[in-house]
Amino acid sequence: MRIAFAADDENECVRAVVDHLRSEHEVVTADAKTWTSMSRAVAEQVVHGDCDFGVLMCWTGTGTAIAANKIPGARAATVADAWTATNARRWNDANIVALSLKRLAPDVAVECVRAFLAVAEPDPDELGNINDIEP
Ligand SMILES: O=C(CO)[C@H](O)[C@H](O)COP(=O)(O)O
Repeated sequence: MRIAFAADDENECVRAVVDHLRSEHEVVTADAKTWTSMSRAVAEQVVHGDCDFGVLMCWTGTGTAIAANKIPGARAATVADAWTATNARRWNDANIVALSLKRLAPDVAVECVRAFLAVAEPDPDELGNINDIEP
């Protein structure tokens, strides 16, 4: 798949995620200077259909998700474990996964990304009425 990626810092966790993504996907890295602008760039690539999914990393994983979710059509979920990542896709139709680059062990961050991207389609019976809520 084609994955939009951005991180606002560099460390072992970020490198592990990038290495994993590059081993299995085409990675489009957002060229942006701040965590807000990179979040917008990744969200727009996903919403416009240039990329299948987005992966965002910031210190906490929350600011970048909040910023991405300001772009209509972006559904960014902050996750810290594979179960939540899987179900963010399955139950919430998330199209961007956001991770803390400070608090996740590199192998856990990779597990989260792998789990998120492994769910091809959300479960229609589990989506509830999430898409009924308009901004
Ligand atoms: O976690 C974050 C946002 O939720 C940022 O990564 C953290 O706040 C650092 O940002 P900056 O480098 O702009 O100070």
